[in-house]
Amino acid sequence: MGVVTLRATGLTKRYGARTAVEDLSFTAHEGEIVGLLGPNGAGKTTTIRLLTTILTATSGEFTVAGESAPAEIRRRVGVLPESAGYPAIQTGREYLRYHARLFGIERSAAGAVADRLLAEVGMADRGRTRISGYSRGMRQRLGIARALVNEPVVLFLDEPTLGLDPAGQAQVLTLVREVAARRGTTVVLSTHTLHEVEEICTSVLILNRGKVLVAGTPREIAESAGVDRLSDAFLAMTR
Ligand SMILES: Nc1ncnc2c1ncn2[C@@H]1O[C@H](COP(=O)(O)OP(=O)(O)OP(=O)(O)O)[C@@H](O)[C@H]1O
Repeated sequence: MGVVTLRATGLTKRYGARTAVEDLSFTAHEGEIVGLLGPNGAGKTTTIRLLTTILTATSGEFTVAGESAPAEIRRRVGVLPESAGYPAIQTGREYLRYHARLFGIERSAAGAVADRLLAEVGMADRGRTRISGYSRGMRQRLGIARALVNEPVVLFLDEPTLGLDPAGQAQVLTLVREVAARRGTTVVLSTHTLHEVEEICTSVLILNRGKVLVAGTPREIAESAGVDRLSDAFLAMTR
């Protein structure tokens, strides 16, 4: 199935008596798109924060590209957080150049990196206009471009299509699929939207109250629940 990029074992996060994520174990490979699916409070955001080293696990461990040290992991992941903020007065290109510089890319090369990323996310023609004029969908695509600045092995997207209109959703999903296919990046995305999981995810973890209820391909999950569609399986499991 290709190279293992992410491996989590028994990952647990507790806040006092509350367990946000409990005993999470899974493996992801190059080019895979893993969907984290679950109702509010299931632990999706906490999982992403753990795997991007923003939070420290109470117990358990994980590796990204075989690395377990947080500084090494940070170099190898990209993340689009749930509600990313943008400097309104910058242009998309300035924003990406700045982040390229933060990752140690030379001043002379940072502009070319920004241009390449803008083209990759379908915004080559808008890079020199201010972010304040961007639609929500464009901001999300800019955020994905920013998350790709360090050529991550694993890209985490927290509800990337939340609040987008159907055209914006389709653009983001197409982009995610292209990033995984073209770059071989592993994508881990959280969502409430079942149809987008069915559409683009190669594997799914259904979480509820911090625990993995079931994991597999969308088809496997539906078949094991004896239903035709993942959405029916999900509703039956989390009801
Ligand atoms: N800093 C915190 N302190 C205490 N409890 C927390 C904290 N962060 C998260 N939790 C709890 O952990 C659980 C999981 O939260 P999390 O935000 O990971 O869920 P989620 O699946 O991302 O939900 P949503 O779909 O609403 O974004 C929830 O019960 C939440 O209240």
